[in-house]
Amino acid sequence: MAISLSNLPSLTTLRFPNRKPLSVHNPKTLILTSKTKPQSPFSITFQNGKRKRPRFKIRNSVLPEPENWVRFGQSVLPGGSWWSLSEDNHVDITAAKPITVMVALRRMWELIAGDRWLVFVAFGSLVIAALSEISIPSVLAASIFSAQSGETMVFSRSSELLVMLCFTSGICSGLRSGCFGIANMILVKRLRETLYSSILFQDISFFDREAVGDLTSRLGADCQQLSHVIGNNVHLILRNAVQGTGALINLLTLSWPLALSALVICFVLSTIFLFYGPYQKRAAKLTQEFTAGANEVAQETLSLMRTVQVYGTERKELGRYKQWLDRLAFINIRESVAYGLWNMSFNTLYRSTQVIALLLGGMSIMSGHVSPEQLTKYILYCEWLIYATWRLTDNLSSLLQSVGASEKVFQLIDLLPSDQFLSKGVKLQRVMGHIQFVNVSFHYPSRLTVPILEDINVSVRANEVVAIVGPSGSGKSTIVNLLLRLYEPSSGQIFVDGFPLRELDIGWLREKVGFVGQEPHLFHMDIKSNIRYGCSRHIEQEDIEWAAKQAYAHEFISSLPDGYDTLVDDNLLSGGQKQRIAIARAILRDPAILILDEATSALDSESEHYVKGVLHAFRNDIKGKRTVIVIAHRLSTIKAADRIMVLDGGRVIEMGDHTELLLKGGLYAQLFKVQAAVLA
Ligand SMILES: Nc1ncnc2c1ncn2[C@@H]1O[C@H](COP(=O)(O)OP(=O)(O)OP(=O)(O)O)[C@@H](O)[C@H]1O
Repeated sequence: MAISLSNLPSLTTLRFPNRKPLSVHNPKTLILTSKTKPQSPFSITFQNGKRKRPRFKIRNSVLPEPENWVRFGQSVLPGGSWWSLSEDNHVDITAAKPITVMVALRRMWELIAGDRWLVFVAFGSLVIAALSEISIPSVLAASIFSAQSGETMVFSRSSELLVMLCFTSGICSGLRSGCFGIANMILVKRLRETLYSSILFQDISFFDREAVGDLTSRLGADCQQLSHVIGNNVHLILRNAVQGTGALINLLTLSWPLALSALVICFVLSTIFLFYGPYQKRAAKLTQEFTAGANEVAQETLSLMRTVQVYGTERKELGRYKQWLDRLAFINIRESVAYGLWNMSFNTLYRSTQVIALLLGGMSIMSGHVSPEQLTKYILYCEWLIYATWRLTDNLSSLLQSVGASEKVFQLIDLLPSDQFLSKGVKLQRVMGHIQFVNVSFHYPSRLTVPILEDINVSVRANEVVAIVGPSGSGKSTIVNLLLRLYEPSSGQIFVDGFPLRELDIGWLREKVGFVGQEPHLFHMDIKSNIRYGCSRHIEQEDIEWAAKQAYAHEFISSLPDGYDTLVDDNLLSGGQKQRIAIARAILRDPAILILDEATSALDSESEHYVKGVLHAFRNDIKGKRTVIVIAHRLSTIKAADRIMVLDGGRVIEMGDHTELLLKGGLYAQLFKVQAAVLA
């Protein structure tokens, strides 16, 4: 949004609180974009050095100042700068591959595959209803003129035909709308299903690139926009095409010179549409992008509401959201004005047809070439033809908008699923839990030039408890990400029980792994479903309670009003409680490899003691021995680990048990000393 400051004297500088002064060259009017929007109070320094509070009003209007009307008038002429959709709108709308209307329609046709009969029934009814409707004016005029001339037989036959046409068009219209409506619903449902499944089966790096708000916008608003294609656009285009053709044939049989005059007007209307259509398509794409941008900001802000309130950034967030709304308004205003102009052209042309018909028709009647009945029919069919042309172009423009919105949706649908989900890997009889990293180096796909892990050579024996420690950002979680195969190493290989990780069936392997992440999130479902989440075997209530007891979560869950049936979401429980539920979830899977990523960081020292107990139990459970990898900042938690791996700058710099590493006096010893001093 641009705001204008009017009637400024010869000012030189504007000063804003907490901002750099802004020099101004135009002393009369200043247009500030939203980025430089002043917040009251601010002052102006005049050329003579005096400072003053401004006496001018801050306008928040899209209309120009009266003195700028001439310039504004020039800019709104065809091809003028006002119509440009690119001002301050730095969005790459060419990212999605453009697709043609035919391609979009073919893709949608494929999506409603099994239910095409509905569309055929709808088309059949459409044609019958349209033909019935287009026959009505002719029969209507015949009835009126037969009544006037006293031809009773013709009148009664015409009236019967009229009644029949009314019923046929009524019934078929109902059938047409119902079938198109259902086909529409099926299309949107399949579109959303297909899009959602395509998104869900992407690599994790895809989610590093794409914003959540953007993706939900594709699933919501864009799919809804596409829903208009079959239910409205195609259906109305066909209906109006049939009616328009019927009207034209009738006009040509009545009088071809009169029909020709109507055709010229239709041609002019279509030519205007040639300019208006693509403009609207581009505007629709920008609207789609900006809506997604606004969604993204709102989603981010609302999900981080605690941070926003604590840091008092509500106004800043509102400003961020408003920037997108301003951009949307910028486009929508132009779109609405263009639509108004388009409507104005139609109405003017439509009225001129009536005038032309009356002039030409009147002269033809006077010269005896045309009867009054023919002229009446002509005027009625002319109206049909022009209206059909207008609605046809209107629906075509709406179809173009929908096709514009479909580009990004189909681009996402066309993404191939990640290799992990495509290839059927090896399933071993049993996972022993022997893990090897051989010469593994890694950088994240989004930061190709920043090496995160370099030349990692580590071997974790089956049933061993290995702790990973190191300064923040040293790559501890990244090692776990690679082991879970969320990312592939840039070079080197990872082996599980001697098999390359790449060759194992990843779904099967992940079933054998229990993972508790740094910030465990709970789903908006009851506690027992949260604990059971992702467990493929049959689970009884006792199993859930057993797992919760092992994770020291049973007590607090039982104290909740509905116990295990309590509906939770991310905000209801403390960080420690959420982690204990996540640990219970991991334990319930009976994993061969258990990975705890800073699982104790959010727990109080009492719970930490319990978790150490869990780790201890895992180590000593002879029947159910498993490999445990723990990342912990509290070194006290991992003192008892079999081995401790110390990472620094993406390299393993030390390896050994607690005592060995203390004796070595390296980074681990330093970290331990610092922590001991802090806790003392
Ligand atoms: N998805 C990602 N895309 C790009 N870079 C990432 C991504 N995740 C982590 N990084 C970067 O990789 C480096 C290592 O991160 P990692 O989370 O593995 O460190 P860490 O040792 O676990 O840190 P902490 O102890 O703070 O959790 C950091 O510089 C981080 O910025």
